Amino acid sequence: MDTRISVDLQSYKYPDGTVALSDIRLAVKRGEFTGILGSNGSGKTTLLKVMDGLIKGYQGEVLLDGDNVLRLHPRDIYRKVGLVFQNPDDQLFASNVFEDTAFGPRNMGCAEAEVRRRVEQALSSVDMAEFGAKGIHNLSYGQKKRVCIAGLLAMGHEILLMDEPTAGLDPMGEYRMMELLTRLNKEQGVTIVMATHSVDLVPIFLHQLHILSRGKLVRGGTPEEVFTAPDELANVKLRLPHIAELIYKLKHDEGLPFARIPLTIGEARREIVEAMGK
Ligand SMILES: Nc1ncnc2c1ncn2[C@@H]1O[C@H](COP(=O)(O)OP(=O)(O)OP(=O)(O)O)[C@@H](O)[C@H]1O
Repeated sequence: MDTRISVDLQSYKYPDGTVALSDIRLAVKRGEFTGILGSNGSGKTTLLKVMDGLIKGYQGEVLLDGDNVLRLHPRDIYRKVGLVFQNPDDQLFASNVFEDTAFGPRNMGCAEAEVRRRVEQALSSVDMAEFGAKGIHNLSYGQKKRVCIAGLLAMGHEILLMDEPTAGLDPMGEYRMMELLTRLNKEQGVTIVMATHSVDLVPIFLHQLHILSRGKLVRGGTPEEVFTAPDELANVKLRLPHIAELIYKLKHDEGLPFARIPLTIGEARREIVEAMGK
């Protein structure tokens, strides 16, 4: 897999003197579904904005397909990379769903027939095909989030940077959002980087994880590699997924012979059946 985004950043300080990021080294490979996991204020949004070229003035280098983002024209960044804000009301502005989704392709100079084709395809990708004529202000929060993603897909973005895509959604909405992102990743080959603190969803869906704490990367790897030491996670104000926490307690407090700490219900079931057979 080739690297699409690489970050080698010594530090970034906001104008008021807050050092929001330091010593960040990571690579996002083509086709990966990557998570940036961290507690409130750990620097996730800042890191996404650095990757999208919205934040400049840092010490270090960020490359997009090998080109320094600070030397690229914004148009060349936005052709490939789209950032979905945490709050959809910061992103949506047109009167209805069709018009909002059409804004990007029209701005790119697409002919009206092509705009229609892209909008219909994008809305269908996010299960909002029936909502083209609906007023933005009449959508539910979760529907607004989907329309934000459609707007970027309609521009043909190959890389989506998602800031807390599940924040504010009910449990089923969270799950459906993760399924949508998984589908875009698997079926349409969209590379996704998602900022989150939803530890329970992460191991079910993500390939790679980077843990941020106070602006620094403290751990990285697959969910299995990252979710091993509850104490370390507690130090960065995170925890194991609930199911892993339960098995960890049974193993350590009750001395049950679990070989490993499972991260999903399916894995836990296998471990329990095996442990009971011993
Ligand atoms: N415009 C700004 N000016 C000054 N400091 C800022 C600005 N934006 C963010 N910060 C600070 O930078 C740090 C990282 O903020 P950031 O929003 O990147 O964190 P986050 O991990 O996305 O948080 P959350 O999970 O709460 O959304 C915080 O200490 C925050 O107060």
